[in-house]
Amino acid sequence: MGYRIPVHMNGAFIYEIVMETGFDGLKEELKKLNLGERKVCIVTDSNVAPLYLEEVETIVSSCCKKAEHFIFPAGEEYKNLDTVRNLYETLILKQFDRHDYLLALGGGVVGDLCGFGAATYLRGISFIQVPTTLLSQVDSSIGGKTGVDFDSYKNMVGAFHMPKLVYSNTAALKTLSEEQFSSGMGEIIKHGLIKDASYYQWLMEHSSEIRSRDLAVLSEMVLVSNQIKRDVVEKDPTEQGERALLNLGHTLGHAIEKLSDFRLVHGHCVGLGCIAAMAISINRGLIRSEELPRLVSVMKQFDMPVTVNGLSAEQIILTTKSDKKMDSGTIRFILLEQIGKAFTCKTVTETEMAEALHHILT
Ligand SMILES: NC(=O)c1ccc[n+]([C@@H]2O[C@H](COP(=O)([O-])OP(=O)(O)OC[C@H]3O[C@@H](n4cnc5c(N)ncnc54)[C@H](O)[C@@H]3O)[C@@H](O)[C@H]2O)c1
Ligand SMILES: O=C(O)C(=O)C[C@@H](O)[C@H](O)[C@H](O)COP(=O)(O)O
Ligand SMILES: [Zn+2]
Repeated sequence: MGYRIPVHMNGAFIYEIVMETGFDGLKEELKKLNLGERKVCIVTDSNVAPLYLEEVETIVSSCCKKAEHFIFPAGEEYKNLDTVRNLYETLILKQFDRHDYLLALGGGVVGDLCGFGAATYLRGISFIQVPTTLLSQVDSSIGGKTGVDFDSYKNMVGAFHMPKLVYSNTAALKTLSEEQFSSGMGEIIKHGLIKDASYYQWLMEHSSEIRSRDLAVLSEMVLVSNQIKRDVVEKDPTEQGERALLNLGHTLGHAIEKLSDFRLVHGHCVGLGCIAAMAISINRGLIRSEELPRLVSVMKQFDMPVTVNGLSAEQIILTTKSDKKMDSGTIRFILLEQIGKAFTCKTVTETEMAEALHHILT
């Protein structure tokens, strides 16, 4: 059930995405990086540490000069510069130099923060992604977008910094909460909507195996999502065009995430944003109106929220305007021209957004 996917950029091999059911294979992969003279600091959070740190640290210690760890409190509210500062302090205290490595063990919060620490400490050191949530295995560990939130604005400070290896252990998904598992489905549904209608259909047809976390079906799903994301980031590593399509659902989704004070998880906000983006696409006559109830039904199959209460359309639109999806005063939106085909649009009006938001606001 394992697989490996190489990632190339500008024609050169950059790193491999390796997927296994267990951490055993990590040792072989680390050996290939020749870490014998290097220190490695495992960056993880307070929920993942008790579950997997000991096992991973034992493996890492056997492949490098010295393994250290940095644990921060779990949660999006800790994906910020204060935590990065604490990480820098640890690295300085442990005398990490330019040749040493960081290893992100955890979900997208850990991966984004650790990657940003690696991108900036000593002007850039190497890092490895060991994603442990569904969302991070299918999306955030791939492509080198790293960063942290600033004043609760999502990913306001960041850098593109590619990992040296992505190692996903799908067996780690067994310990994930239902809420976090269904959050990952938000990005997965997004992958189908922007790039692959047959994958979108496949998700609906395999919802019961996916929900019961059947390892063979999960592996297949992680593989397809990895290939979709890999293909996009290979073509456009620094988001000059095509990569922006991965932002479907994020324009309004990020605003909803911020306004909920991060009580709503990222993937669920992306799902809500996808409903709104689809509603705009339908209103513009781009796709058939039956697609909206179909999307709502897929999201419900995966226990995702399809409405949100306590927020107003005005608040969400205002927050979107202070987010970074602005381009010379215009909001950058991703719309669908058909299922499996997305495009960037800079002409979506506030009236269109407000109308679309009525589908999800209660
Ligand atoms: N860089 C990118 O390309 C990219 C892409 C998508 C999302 N993101 C970012 O990723 C973040 C969301 O990531 P996430 O959904 O992984 O959230 P997360 O990192 O907060 O993890 C979710 C929760 O699950 C816990 N957890 C992690 N692995 C576990 C496991 N195996 N078993 C039990 N509990 C586990 C964590 O401690 C946390 O409490 C957001 O900040 C989002 O902006 C980045
Ligand atoms: O990899 C990308 O590119 C993405 O946009 C993936 C998104 O799922 C992810 O949430 C990303 O962090 C959003 O980036 P942002 O630049 O819109 O903050
Ligand atoms: Zn996302």
